[in-house]
Amino acid sequence: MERIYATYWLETGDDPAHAAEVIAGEQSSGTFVALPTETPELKARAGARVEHLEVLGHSAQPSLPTPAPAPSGRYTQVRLTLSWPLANLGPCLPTLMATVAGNLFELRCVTGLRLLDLQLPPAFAQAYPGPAFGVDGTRHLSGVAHGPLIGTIIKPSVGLSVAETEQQVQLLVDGGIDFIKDDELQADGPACPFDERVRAVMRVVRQAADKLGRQPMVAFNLTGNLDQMKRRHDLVLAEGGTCVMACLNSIGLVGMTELRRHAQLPIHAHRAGWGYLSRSPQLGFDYGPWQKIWRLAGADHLHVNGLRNKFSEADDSVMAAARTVLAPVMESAPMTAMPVFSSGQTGLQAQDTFDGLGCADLIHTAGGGIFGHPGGVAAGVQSFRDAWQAAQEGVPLAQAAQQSPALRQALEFWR
Ligand SMILES: O=C(O)[C@H](O)COP(=O)(O)O
Ligand SMILES: [Mg+2]
Repeated sequence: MERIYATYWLETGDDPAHAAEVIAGEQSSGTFVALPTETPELKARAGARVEHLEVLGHSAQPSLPTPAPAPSGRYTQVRLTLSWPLANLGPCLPTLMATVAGNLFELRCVTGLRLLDLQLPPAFAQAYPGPAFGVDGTRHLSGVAHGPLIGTIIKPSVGLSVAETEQQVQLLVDGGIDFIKDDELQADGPACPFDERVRAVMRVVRQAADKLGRQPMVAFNLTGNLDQMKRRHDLVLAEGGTCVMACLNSIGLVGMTELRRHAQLPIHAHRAGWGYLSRSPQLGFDYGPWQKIWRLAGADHLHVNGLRNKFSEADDSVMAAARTVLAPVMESAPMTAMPVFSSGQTGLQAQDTFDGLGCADLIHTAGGGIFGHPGGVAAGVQSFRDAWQAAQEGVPLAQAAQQSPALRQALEFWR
């Protein structure tokens, strides 16, 4: 029988084996009391199973607030793997969430719980299409055959009118940008309506494509309700656009799945809100299992933060996240997506990003890092590109800067 496997870091003030059984019971056939209808046969068929339990350590304090402190005053941390029969839920992502990441976080016997890994049976890859474009499709549509897509987020994120946005895009394409995205805060506000913005930006982008022989990719943030997203996607497509963007935590799994089924363009997936799912190490998700779910649902590009970012995440965690996006979802279905490095990026992180990932199948976006370059927008793009060229050729930045005034200025400015 096919099964779903989830591995957790668990902390409990209870006997860990008992806590594991309580979690397995609550997340499958059990409840707080034994029921005559939960027969041994039913439990064997539908119950979640404790596959592995390994004690990692102990502490005197609970990680999370608890109304029921351990009488022993001792909390145990374990690595726990549970499994469920696929037959409980079928290959359904929303119910998978309720199963592996549902009520268990708030169980009384749990004082810390984090989902570390998720292994799914092939039925999920048959039920969900995964990314339609991924790395190859994105390279094809953007005309960037090798190296990273040099990208940006239009800044200021909000507050620019349609005409002002259009001017910024003109500067970016004149500077030779590969990829532009709306900020997650910019979707369809009355100050910069989606439809008008798309029409204005695409006028500029189509002209640039005629000149360049390749069309810079623009990810328009179509986040909204289902019918709005579909209609906005169709407008981008009709205008000759090559990408749409959505905020995953805002649209939810159903929004993403339905968008993917409708879409004929790559879906750029922004992870705004990731902090509330992950920032406490004793609660929530690791990025590996989380991104897997969104790739199955159809994300082509996934944000992974950036090295030396403006957020709180450490560099090794950022790199581990990026690697998971390029790793197969499962052996029979790679569903490779493209990691998007973003947040406080300037070009000075190019070398370490390239070395850390071991390839350049990525989108690297700098918002403030391009719009804030002292030489202007085009110089911002140039310095970012030159930093990447140096990284790929193994030339130290300071040496590359001797040939590139824009990079020299960036090095002096961002140091
Ligand atoms: O949406 C994003 O990726 C962020 O707004 C990054 O912006 P920054 O490059 O200015 O930090
Ligand atoms: Mg942003």
